[in-house]
Amino acid sequence: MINLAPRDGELYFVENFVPRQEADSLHGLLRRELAWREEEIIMFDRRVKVPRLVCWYGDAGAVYRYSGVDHMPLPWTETLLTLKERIERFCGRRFNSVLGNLYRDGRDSIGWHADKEKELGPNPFIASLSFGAERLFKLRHNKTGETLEIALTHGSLLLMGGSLQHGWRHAVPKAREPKTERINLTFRTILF
Ligand SMILES: O=C(O)CCC(=O)C(=O)O
Ligand SMILES: [Fe+2]
Repeated sequence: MINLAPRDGELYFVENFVPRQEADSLHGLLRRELAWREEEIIMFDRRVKVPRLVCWYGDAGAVYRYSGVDHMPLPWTETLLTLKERIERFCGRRFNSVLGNLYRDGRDSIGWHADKEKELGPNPFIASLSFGAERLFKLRHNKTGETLEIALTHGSLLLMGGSLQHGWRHAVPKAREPKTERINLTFRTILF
């Protein structure tokens, strides 16, 4: 596979990791089966809703702390476990948790950030699986300012590793044009 990051880290993209028809049914299944919820974070002393729905699943000890709150994982569903094992076989890495994001339409988004909380370890390896509407994934290098753009298509798998989270930030911005729903699953390893 070709590393798409020109410096500081590893970035691989696998289009059609899940074939079209299967991706269609998985999208529906994940939509119905996962415990999607609204989430509020505290920003500048105010409660604000994050602009997407989220859910957190994983091994019992995989507690994820962010925005000052401990997030307890829900137990794996069969669908999530099967997907986890399929990605593990593909990339030769293990995961113990998954963060789900549901972008209801083109106005939902995730702002610029790096996934480098300390419970992810020094160089986190993250596998990101997408279903539904195609959305743009942007990366920006912290020092050079260079940018990369990847269209995250239905059934695609994006792998981030090495020092990528230290060298770069990423975002899924609001779309200019109307978009239907999209589900993204980021499989992670929480150290505990
Ligand atoms: O939706 C995506 O493709 C990215 C999600 C993301 O960056 C995250 O959950 O940390
Ligand atoms: Fe992220």
